[in-house]
Amino acid sequence: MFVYVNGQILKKEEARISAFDHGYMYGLGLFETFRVDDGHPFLLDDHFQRLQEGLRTMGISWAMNRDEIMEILTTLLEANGLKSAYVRWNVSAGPHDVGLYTGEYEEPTVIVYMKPLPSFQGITKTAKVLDIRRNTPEGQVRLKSHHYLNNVLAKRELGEDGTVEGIFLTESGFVAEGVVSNLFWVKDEVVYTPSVETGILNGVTRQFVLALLEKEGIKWEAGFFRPNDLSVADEVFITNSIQEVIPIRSFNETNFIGDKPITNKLKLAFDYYRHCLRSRTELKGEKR
Ligand SMILES: C=C(O[C@@H]1C=C(C(=O)O)C=C[C@H]1N)C(=O)O
Ligand SMILES: Cc1ncc(COP(=O)(O)O)c(C=O)c1O
Repeated sequence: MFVYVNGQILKKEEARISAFDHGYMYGLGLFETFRVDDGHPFLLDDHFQRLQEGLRTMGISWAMNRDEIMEILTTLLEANGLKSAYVRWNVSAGPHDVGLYTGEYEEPTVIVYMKPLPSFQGITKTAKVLDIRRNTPEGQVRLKSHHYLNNVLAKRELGEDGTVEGIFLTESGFVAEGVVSNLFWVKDEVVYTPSVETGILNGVTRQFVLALLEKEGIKWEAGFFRPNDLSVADEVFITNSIQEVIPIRSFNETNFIGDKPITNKLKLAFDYYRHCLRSRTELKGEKR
């Protein structure tokens, strides 16, 4: 497997970063995980917009245009003999002296990881509420940062089984998000999802789903909800950039055995758009 590190394509065994990288020393790093299907990186502009906003919060200067990004992706796909891939694009603060630094980081470390993209065709999962609670974001909003211990502890609580997703509650007992996903459910043809004010990551897929619902004229509501609201749902699904829309067949003790018209409609929309869209705003101009 090959990785991109600051302008070079290297065998994974040869990839190195500085021991003084503040991404390592102080957690000052961000990443985006997205899929490439037959060479097309889905919602690339949305991912890089979120990345740029987060980098500004962290005081890390980094800019790359779409052509440069595409060139790296194309070269790395070719090096790895892949047409479709699971991509992790990582930008960290880069090396600096020991001690907290308040200036702008000007020499970030950029690493692009790639691995084969699994198929999620026909996959459903179960979901259960975790004992561990969602921590609060470190700043104003939750960043997709190197600060992932809360998720790792949640994953350890769940164990290896990849067919079950753990659902975090906030300290006050409101439904928040999955270990690596956002959460949605449907009741009486209205789609519900926890508000970003619960402290969740505002997933690129979550935002795309909300844009699709708008386009289809399906009502949705984001807010503060309790686990019991999910127990009476007609459909439940989780989302992330790799797995996209995954139907949930049971939540705690409740099985969802009925039809899943809205989940299915969304899955079909992903099948349709995954090879073409660069951003959710492009959706507005699209005809289906
Ligand atoms: C935590 C990561 O990113 C999330 C993980 C997945 C996945 O493994 O399915 C999908 C989307 C990401 N938001 C990661 O390590 O890549
Ligand atoms: C905690 C958490 N919530 C939500 C998501 C989904 O985000 P996205 O749709 O941007 O992949 C992820 C993916 O990493 C995550 O880790």
